[in-house]
Amino acid sequence: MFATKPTILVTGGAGYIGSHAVESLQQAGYNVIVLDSLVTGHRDFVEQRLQAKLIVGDLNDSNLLADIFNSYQIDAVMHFAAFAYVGESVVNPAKYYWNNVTGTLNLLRAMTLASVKKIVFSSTCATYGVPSIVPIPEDHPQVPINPYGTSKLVVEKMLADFEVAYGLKSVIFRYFNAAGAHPNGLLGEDHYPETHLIPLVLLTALGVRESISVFGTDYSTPDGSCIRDYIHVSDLADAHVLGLEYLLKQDRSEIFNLGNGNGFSVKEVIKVARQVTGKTITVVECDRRPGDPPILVGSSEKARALLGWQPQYSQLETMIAHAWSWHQQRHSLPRSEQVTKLSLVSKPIYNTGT
Ligand SMILES: NC(=O)c1ccc[n+]([C@@H]2O[C@H](COP(=O)([O-])OP(=O)(O)OC[C@H]3O[C@@H](n4cnc5c(N)ncnc54)[C@H](O)[C@@H]3O)[C@@H](O)[C@H]2O)c1
Ligand SMILES: O=c1ccn([C@@H]2O[C@H](COP(=O)(O)OP(=O)(O)O[C@H]3O[C@H](CO)[C@H](O)[C@H](O)[C@H]3O)[C@@H](O)[C@H]2O)c(=O)[nH]1
Repeated sequence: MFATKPTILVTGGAGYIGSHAVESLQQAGYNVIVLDSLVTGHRDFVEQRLQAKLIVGDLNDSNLLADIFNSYQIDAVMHFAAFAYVGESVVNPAKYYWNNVTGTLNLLRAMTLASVKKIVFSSTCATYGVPSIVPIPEDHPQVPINPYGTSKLVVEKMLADFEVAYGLKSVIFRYFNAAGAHPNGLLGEDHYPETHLIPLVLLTALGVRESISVFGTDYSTPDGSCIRDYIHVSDLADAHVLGLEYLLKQDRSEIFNLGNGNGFSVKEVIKVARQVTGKTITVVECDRRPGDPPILVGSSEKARALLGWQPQYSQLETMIAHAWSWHQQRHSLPRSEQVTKLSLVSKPIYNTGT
Protein backbone atom coordinates (compact mmCIF):
# COMPACT_ATOMS: atom_id res chain seq x y z
CA MET A 1 0.00 0.00 0.00
CA PHE A 2 2.85 2.42 0.95
CA ALA A 3 6.21 2.39 -0.91
CA THR A 4 7.90 3.59 2.28
CA LYS A 5 6.64 3.63 5.86
CA PRO A 6 3.92 6.24 6.35
CA THR A 7 4.58 9.61 7.98
CA ILE A 8 2.67 10.21 11.20
CA LEU A 9 2.03 13.63 12.73
CA VAL A 10 2.02 13.19 16.52
CA THR A 11 0.42 16.08 18.39
CA GLY A 12 1.52 16.23 22.02
CA GLY A 13 4.50 13.97 21.24
CA ALA A 14 6.66 15.85 23.77
CA GLY A 15 4.34 14.80 26.60
CA TYR A 16 4.24 11.74 28.82
CA ILE A 17 2.21 9.27 26.75
CA GLY A 18 2.89 10.91 23.35
CA SER A 19 6.67 10.61 23.73
CA HIS A 20 6.37 6.88 24.48
CA ALA A 21 4.19 6.49 21.38
CA VAL A 22 6.79 8.35 19.28
CA GLU A 23 9.41 5.89 20.47
CA SER A 24 7.18 2.90 19.61
CA LEU A 25 6.43 4.37 16.17
CA GLN A 26 10.15 4.82 15.55
CA GLN A 27 10.82 1.22 16.62
CA ALA A 28 8.15 0.10 14.13
CA GLY A 29 9.91 2.11 11.39
CA TYR A 30 7.45 4.98 10.91
CA ASN A 31 8.48 8.52 10.02
CA VAL A 32 7.38 10.79 12.84
CA ILE A 33 6.81 14.54 13.05
CA VAL A 34 5.88 15.95 16.46
CA LEU A 35 3.74 19.05 16.89
CA ASP A 36 3.82 20.29 20.49
CA SER A 37 3.45 23.68 22.14
CA LEU A 38 5.61 22.45 25.05
CA VAL A 39 3.00 23.83 27.46
CA THR A 40 3.42 20.66 29.53
CA GLY A 41 5.82 18.72 27.29
CA HIS A 42 9.61 18.56 27.05
CA ARG A 43 11.78 19.57 24.11
CA ASP A 44 14.57 17.25 25.22
CA PHE A 45 12.27 14.18 25.09
CA VAL A 46 11.78 14.71 21.34
CA GLU A 47 14.99 16.30 20.14
CA GLN A 48 17.64 14.73 22.35
CA ARG A 49 16.20 11.50 23.65
CA LEU A 50 14.17 10.43 20.60
CA GLN A 51 15.99 12.47 17.94
CA ALA A 52 12.67 13.14 16.21
CA LYS A 53 11.52 16.21 14.27
CA LEU A 54 9.78 18.71 16.60
CA ILE A 55 7.60 21.58 15.42
CA VAL A 56 6.88 23.87 18.37
CA GLY A 57 3.40 25.32 17.96
CA ASP A 58 -0.19 25.29 19.09
CA LEU A 59 -3.19 23.36 17.78
CA ASN A 60 -5.10 26.60 17.76
CA ASP A 61 -2.70 28.14 15.22
CA SER A 62 -4.58 27.46 11.95
CA ASN A 63 -1.86 28.93 9.75
CA LEU A 64 0.77 26.66 11.29
CA LEU A 65 -1.43 23.59 10.81
CA ALA A 66 -2.05 24.49 7.16
CA ASP A 67 1.71 24.94 6.66
CA ILE A 68 2.45 21.55 8.22
CA PHE A 69 -0.09 19.70 6.08
CA ASN A 70 1.12 21.55 2.95
CA SER A 71 4.80 20.94 3.68
CA TYR A 72 4.73 17.26 4.63
CA GLN A 73 3.00 14.24 3.15
CA ILE A 74 1.18 13.22 6.34
CA ASP A 75 -0.53 9.84 6.14
CA ALA A 76 -2.17 9.84 9.57
CA VAL A 77 -2.34 11.81 12.80
CA MET A 78 -1.94 10.60 16.39
CA HIS A 79 -3.57 13.20 18.57
CA PHE A 80 -2.39 13.35 22.20
CA ALA A 81 -2.22 17.14 22.67
CA ALA A 82 -4.69 18.19 25.37
CA PHE A 83 -4.98 19.22 28.98
CA ALA A 84 -5.66 16.24 31.20
CA TYR A 85 -6.16 17.14 34.86
CA VAL A 86 -9.59 16.15 36.14
CA GLY A 87 -9.52 18.42 39.22
CA GLU A 88 -8.27 21.46 37.30
CA SER A 89 -10.98 21.00 34.67
CA VAL A 90 -13.64 21.44 37.36
CA VAL A 91 -12.26 24.82 38.47
CA ASN A 92 -11.19 26.03 35.01
CA PRO A 93 -13.45 24.43 32.37
CA ALA A 94 -12.76 27.22 29.84
CA LYS A 95 -9.15 26.10 29.64
CA TYR A 96 -10.28 22.55 28.85
CA TYR A 97 -12.93 23.37 26.27
CA TRP A 98 -10.59 25.83 24.53
CA ASN A 99 -7.68 23.46 24.24
CA ASN A 100 -9.29 20.04 24.02
CA VAL A 101 -12.35 20.91 21.94
CA THR A 102 -11.50 24.04 19.94
CA GLY A 103 -7.90 22.91 19.43
CA THR A 104 -9.06 19.51 18.17
CA LEU A 105 -11.68 21.07 15.90
CA ASN A 106 -8.94 23.20 14.41
CA LEU A 107 -6.82 20.10 13.83
CA LEU A 108 -9.69 18.14 12.25
CA ARG A 109 -10.51 21.08 10.00
CA ALA A 110 -6.89 21.32 8.81
CA MET A 111 -6.79 17.55 8.22
CA THR A 112 -10.01 17.70 6.22
CA LEU A 113 -8.73 20.58 4.08
CA ALA A 114 -5.54 18.60 3.40
CA SER A 115 -7.47 15.34 2.75
CA VAL A 116 -5.71 13.53 5.61
CA LYS A 117 -8.33 10.99 6.61
CA LYS A 118 -6.95 8.92 9.47
CA ILE A 119 -6.57 9.81 13.13
CA VAL A 120 -5.80 7.95 16.36
CA PHE A 121 -7.32 9.91 19.26
CA SER A 122 -6.54 9.86 23.00
CA SER A 123 -9.85 9.72 24.79
CA THR A 124 -10.42 8.63 28.35
CA CYS A 125 -12.45 6.48 30.70
CA ALA A 126 -13.46 9.82 32.26
CA THR A 127 -16.08 9.97 29.47
CA TYR A 128 -18.05 7.19 31.22
CA GLY A 129 -18.74 9.12 34.43
CA VAL A 130 -19.86 6.92 37.32
CA PRO A 131 -20.08 3.42 35.83
CA SER A 132 -23.08 1.16 36.32
CA ILE A 133 -21.06 -1.94 35.31
CA VAL A 134 -17.46 -2.79 36.19
CA PRO A 135 -15.30 -3.66 34.27
CA ILE A 136 -16.65 -1.00 31.93
CA PRO A 137 -17.25 -2.14 28.33
CA GLU A 138 -16.93 0.28 25.39
CA ASP A 139 -20.72 0.42 24.89
CA HIS A 140 -21.33 1.62 28.46
CA PRO A 141 -23.29 4.92 28.50
CA GLN A 142 -21.05 7.99 28.50
CA VAL A 143 -22.15 10.50 31.12
CA PRO A 144 -19.02 12.36 32.23
CA ILE A 145 -19.02 14.07 35.63
CA ASN A 146 -16.18 16.52 34.99
CA PRO A 147 -15.42 19.03 32.18
CA TYR A 148 -12.28 17.14 31.16
CA GLY A 149 -14.35 14.03 30.40
CA THR A 150 -16.97 16.12 28.61
CA SER A 151 -14.30 17.79 26.46
CA LYS A 152 -13.10 14.37 25.30
CA LEU A 153 -16.65 13.13 24.71
CA VAL A 154 -17.36 16.15 22.49
CA VAL A 155 -14.35 15.20 20.37
CA GLU A 156 -15.59 11.62 20.10
CA LYS A 157 -18.89 13.00 18.76
CA MET A 158 -17.04 15.30 16.35
CA LEU A 159 -15.07 12.34 15.01
CA ALA A 160 -18.30 10.42 14.35
CA ASP A 161 -19.78 13.42 12.50
CA PHE A 162 -16.57 14.02 10.50
CA GLU A 163 -16.63 10.39 9.38
CA VAL A 164 -20.17 10.71 8.02
CA ALA A 165 -19.56 14.06 6.34
CA TYR A 166 -15.91 13.90 5.24
CA GLY A 167 -14.89 10.23 5.44
CA LEU A 168 -12.44 10.77 8.33
CA LYS A 169 -11.65 7.39 9.95
CA SER A 170 -10.63 7.22 13.57
CA VAL A 171 -9.36 4.83 16.19
CA ILE A 172 -10.41 6.17 19.58
CA PHE A 173 -8.58 4.87 22.65
CA ARG A 174 -10.24 5.42 26.01
CA TYR A 175 -7.37 4.93 28.40
CA PHE A 176 -7.64 4.25 32.07
CA ASN A 177 -4.85 5.63 34.30
CA ALA A 178 -1.47 5.80 32.58
CA ALA A 179 1.40 4.83 34.87
CA GLY A 180 5.05 3.80 34.85
CA ALA A 181 7.95 4.91 32.69
CA HIS A 182 9.93 3.51 29.80
CA PRO A 183 11.74 0.36 31.01
CA ASN A 184 14.99 1.63 29.43
CA GLY A 185 14.87 4.83 31.54
CA LEU A 186 14.69 7.07 28.46
CA LEU A 187 11.27 8.60 29.10
CA GLY A 188 8.85 9.07 31.96
CA GLU A 189 6.27 11.28 33.61
CA ASP A 190 7.37 14.85 34.34
CA HIS A 191 4.45 17.21 34.80
CA TYR A 192 4.70 20.62 36.36
CA PRO A 193 2.79 21.03 38.54
CA GLU A 194 2.20 17.30 39.10
CA THR A 195 -1.27 16.17 40.18
CA HIS A 196 -1.26 12.44 39.41
CA LEU A 197 -1.27 9.97 42.26
CA ILE A 198 1.70 7.69 41.48
CA PRO A 199 4.30 10.40 40.77
CA LEU A 200 3.16 12.33 43.85
CA VAL A 201 3.48 9.21 46.01
CA LEU A 202 6.99 8.63 44.64
CA LEU A 203 8.01 12.25 45.16
CA THR A 204 6.92 11.75 48.77
CA ALA A 205 9.08 8.62 48.97
CA LEU A 206 11.99 10.68 47.60
CA GLY A 207 11.49 13.29 50.31
CA VAL A 208 10.62 16.01 47.80
CA ARG A 209 7.14 16.19 49.36
CA GLU A 210 6.33 15.78 53.03
CA SER A 211 3.19 13.69 52.56
CA ILE A 212 0.66 12.31 50.12
CA SER A 213 -2.98 13.36 50.41
CA VAL A 214 -5.68 10.71 50.03
CA PHE A 215 -8.61 12.51 48.45
CA GLY A 216 -11.66 10.92 50.05
CA THR A 217 -11.86 8.00 52.46
CA ASP A 218 -15.66 7.72 52.53
CA TYR A 219 -16.32 6.29 49.06
CA SER A 220 -18.33 3.08 48.84
CA THR A 221 -15.22 1.02 48.15
CA PRO A 222 -13.66 -1.61 50.46
CA ASP A 223 -11.17 0.83 52.06
CA GLY A 224 -13.11 4.04 51.32
CA SER A 225 -10.60 5.44 48.79
CA CYS A 226 -11.07 5.68 44.99
CA ILE A 227 -10.28 2.74 42.77
CA ARG A 228 -8.51 3.08 39.41
CA ASP A 229 -7.24 0.74 36.68
CA TYR A 230 -3.54 1.51 36.06
CA ILE A 231 -2.03 0.78 32.66
CA HIS A 232 1.69 0.94 31.81
CA VAL A 233 2.57 3.77 29.46
CA SER A 234 4.64 1.43 27.24
CA ASP A 235 1.62 -0.86 26.85
CA LEU A 236 -0.42 2.19 25.83
CA ALA A 237 2.26 3.10 23.28
CA ASP A 238 2.22 -0.42 21.80
CA ALA A 239 -1.56 -0.25 21.47
CA HIS A 240 -1.22 2.98 19.49
CA VAL A 241 1.01 1.36 16.89
CA LEU A 242 -1.45 -1.55 16.61
CA GLY A 243 -4.37 0.89 16.35
CA LEU A 244 -2.62 2.86 13.65
CA GLU A 245 -1.88 -0.29 11.67
CA TYR A 246 -5.53 -1.33 11.99
CA LEU A 247 -6.61 2.04 10.67
CA LEU A 248 -4.14 1.98 7.78
CA LYS A 249 -5.02 -1.60 6.76
CA GLN A 250 -8.72 -1.89 7.58
CA ASP A 251 -9.70 1.73 6.96
CA ARG A 252 -12.40 1.32 9.64
CA SER A 253 -13.22 3.40 12.67
CA GLU A 254 -13.20 1.67 16.06
CA ILE A 255 -13.28 2.53 19.75
CA PHE A 256 -11.20 0.65 22.33
CA ASN A 257 -10.73 0.78 26.08
CA LEU A 258 -7.12 0.43 27.23
CA GLY A 259 -6.72 -0.79 30.79
CA ASN A 260 -5.71 -3.92 32.69
CA GLY A 261 -9.09 -4.72 34.21
CA ASN A 262 -7.63 -4.61 37.74
CA GLY A 263 -8.72 -1.98 40.23
CA PHE A 264 -6.39 -0.57 42.90
CA SER A 265 -7.48 1.86 45.58
CA VAL A 266 -5.48 4.97 46.42
CA LYS A 267 -4.47 3.34 49.71
CA GLU A 268 -3.37 0.16 47.91
CA VAL A 269 -1.21 2.20 45.49
CA ILE A 270 0.53 3.82 48.47
CA LYS A 271 1.06 0.41 50.10
CA VAL A 272 2.65 -1.02 46.91
CA ALA A 273 4.81 2.11 46.60
CA ARG A 274 6.08 1.55 50.16
CA GLN A 275 6.99 -2.05 49.26
CA VAL A 276 8.72 -1.11 45.98
CA THR A 277 10.69 1.85 47.36
CA GLY A 278 11.30 0.62 50.90
CA LYS A 279 10.64 4.20 52.04
CA THR A 280 8.35 5.76 54.59
CA ILE A 281 5.44 7.52 52.89
CA THR A 282 3.38 9.76 55.15
CA VAL A 283 -0.33 9.91 54.37
CA VAL A 284 -2.79 12.72 55.09
CA GLU A 285 -6.48 11.89 54.67
CA CYS A 286 -8.38 14.73 52.99
CA ASP A 287 -11.79 15.57 51.55
CA ARG A 288 -12.89 14.20 48.23
CA ARG A 289 -11.55 15.91 45.09
CA PRO A 290 -14.48 17.26 43.01
CA GLY A 291 -15.02 15.41 39.73
CA ASP A 292 -13.68 12.01 40.86
CA PRO A 293 -15.80 8.90 40.18
CA PRO A 294 -15.36 6.30 42.97
CA ILE A 295 -14.38 3.39 40.68
CA LEU A 296 -13.01 3.25 37.13
CA VAL A 297 -11.96 -0.17 35.90
CA GLY A 298 -12.21 -1.17 32.25
CA SER A 299 -12.63 -4.18 30.06
CA SER A 300 -10.06 -4.18 27.25
CA GLU A 301 -11.11 -7.49 25.69
CA LYS A 302 -11.93 -5.74 22.42
CA ALA A 303 -8.38 -4.35 22.00
CA ARG A 304 -6.94 -7.77 22.78
CA ALA A 305 -9.25 -9.54 20.34
CA LEU A 306 -9.26 -7.09 17.41
CA LEU A 307 -5.78 -5.58 17.66
CA GLY A 308 -3.95 -8.52 19.23
CA TRP A 309 -2.85 -6.17 22.02
CA GLN A 310 -1.10 -7.90 24.92
CA PRO A 311 0.02 -5.69 27.78
CA GLN A 312 3.58 -6.59 28.85
CA TYR A 313 3.69 -4.81 32.21
CA SER A 314 0.31 -5.42 33.81
CA GLN A 315 1.57 -5.69 37.42
CA LEU A 316 1.16 -2.51 39.49
CA GLU A 317 4.51 -3.33 41.18
CA THR A 318 6.26 -3.18 37.79
CA MET A 319 4.62 0.13 36.86
CA ILE A 320 5.63 1.66 40.19
CA ALA A 321 9.16 0.19 39.96
CA HIS A 322 9.68 1.72 36.49
CA ALA A 323 8.28 5.05 37.65
CA TRP A 324 10.50 4.89 40.75
CA SER A 325 13.65 4.40 38.62
CA TRP A 326 12.60 7.35 36.47
CA HIS A 327 11.91 9.69 39.39
CA GLN A 328 15.15 8.75 41.14
CA GLN A 329 17.05 9.51 37.94
CA ARG A 330 15.15 12.78 37.39
CA HIS A 331 15.81 13.78 40.99
CA SER A 332 19.54 13.26 40.57
CA LEU A 333 19.61 16.18 38.11
CA PRO A 334 21.72 19.23 39.06
CA ARG A 335 20.14 21.18 41.90
CA SER A 336 19.12 24.15 39.72
CA GLU A 337 17.11 21.87 37.42
CA GLN A 338 15.58 19.97 40.32
CA VAL A 339 14.09 23.15 41.68
CA THR A 340 12.47 23.89 38.34
CA LYS A 341 11.30 20.36 37.72
CA LEU A 342 10.21 19.32 41.17
CA SER A 343 9.03 22.48 42.86
CA LEU A 344 5.73 22.01 44.59
CA VAL A 345 4.63 25.58 44.11
CA SER A 346 1.91 25.82 41.46
CA LYS A 347 2.49 28.30 38.69
CA PRO A 348 -0.14 29.44 36.19
CA ILE A 349 0.62 27.41 33.06
CA TYR A 350 -2.06 28.81 30.84
CA ASN A 351 -4.04 31.98 30.60
CA THR A 352 -7.49 31.40 29.20
CA GLY A 353 -8.26 35.08 29.07
CA THR A 354 -11.36 34.38 31.14
N1 LIG B 1 -2.30 10.50 31.72
C1 LIG B 1 -3.38 9.73 31.75
O1 LIG B 1 -3.58 8.93 32.66
C2 LIG B 1 -4.40 9.82 30.65
C3 LIG B 1 -5.54 9.03 30.73
C4 LIG B 1 -6.48 9.10 29.70
C5 LIG B 1 -6.28 9.93 28.62
N2 LIG B 1 -5.16 10.70 28.57
C6 LIG B 1 -4.97 11.56 27.40
O2 LIG B 1 -3.71 11.26 26.81
C7 LIG B 1 -3.16 12.43 26.22
C8 LIG B 1 -1.75 12.64 26.71
O3 LIG B 1 -1.75 12.77 28.13
P1 LIG B 1 -0.40 12.94 28.95
O4 LIG B 1 -0.65 12.40 30.30
O5 LIG B 1 0.73 12.43 28.14
O6 LIG B 1 -0.34 14.51 29.06
P2 LIG B 1 0.91 15.50 28.84
O7 LIG B 1 0.50 16.81 29.41
O8 LIG B 1 2.17 14.89 29.36
O9 LIG B 1 1.03 15.59 27.27
C9 LIG B 1 0.24 16.47 26.48
C10 LIG B 1 1.16 17.12 25.47
O10 LIG B 1 0.37 17.96 24.61
C11 LIG B 1 1.00 19.23 24.48
N3 LIG B 1 -0.08 20.19 24.22
C12 LIG B 1 -1.13 20.49 25.02
N4 LIG B 1 -1.94 21.37 24.42
C13 LIG B 1 -1.39 21.64 23.21
C14 LIG B 1 -1.76 22.47 22.11
N5 LIG B 1 -2.86 23.24 22.13
N6 LIG B 1 -0.98 22.49 21.01
C15 LIG B 1 0.14 21.72 20.95
N7 LIG B 1 0.56 20.94 21.97
C16 LIG B 1 -0.21 20.88 23.07
C17 LIG B 1 1.72 19.44 25.79
O11 LIG B 1 2.79 20.36 25.71
C18 LIG B 1 2.20 18.03 26.11
O12 LIG B 1 3.47 17.77 25.54
C19 LIG B 1 -4.12 13.56 26.56
O13 LIG B 1 -4.97 13.77 25.45
C20 LIG B 1 -4.91 13.03 27.73
O14 LIG B 1 -6.18 13.59 27.81
C21 LIG B 1 -4.22 10.67 29.55
O1 LIG C 1 -2.59 13.60 45.54
C1 LIG C 1 -3.45 12.84 45.12
C2 LIG C 1 -3.70 12.67 43.73
C3 LIG C 1 -4.71 11.81 43.34
N1 LIG C 1 -5.44 11.14 44.27
C4 LIG C 1 -6.51 10.23 43.84
O2 LIG C 1 -5.92 9.22 43.05
C5 LIG C 1 -6.82 8.80 42.03
C6 LIG C 1 -6.13 8.94 40.69
O3 LIG C 1 -5.95 10.34 40.45
P1 LIG C 1 -5.00 10.90 39.31
O4 LIG C 1 -5.02 12.38 39.44
O5 LIG C 1 -3.69 10.20 39.33
O6 LIG C 1 -5.73 10.41 37.98
P2 LIG C 1 -7.23 10.67 37.51
O7 LIG C 1 -7.96 9.37 37.68
O8 LIG C 1 -7.82 11.87 38.12
O9 LIG C 1 -6.99 11.04 35.98
C7 LIG C 1 -6.19 10.28 35.08
O10 LIG C 1 -6.95 9.27 34.53
C8 LIG C 1 -8.17 9.72 34.03
C9 LIG C 1 -8.90 8.50 33.68
O11 LIG C 1 -9.24 7.87 34.89
C10 LIG C 1 -7.97 10.77 32.97
O12 LIG C 1 -8.08 10.38 31.67
C11 LIG C 1 -6.85 11.74 33.18
O13 LIG C 1 -6.30 12.24 31.97
C12 LIG C 1 -5.73 11.20 33.95
O14 LIG C 1 -5.03 12.30 34.49
C13 LIG C 1 -8.06 9.69 42.17
O15 LIG C 1 -9.00 9.00 42.91
C14 LIG C 1 -7.56 10.89 42.98
O16 LIG C 1 -8.54 11.50 43.77
C15 LIG C 1 -5.21 11.29 45.63
O17 LIG C 1 -5.88 10.70 46.45
N2 LIG C 1 -4.21 12.13 46.00
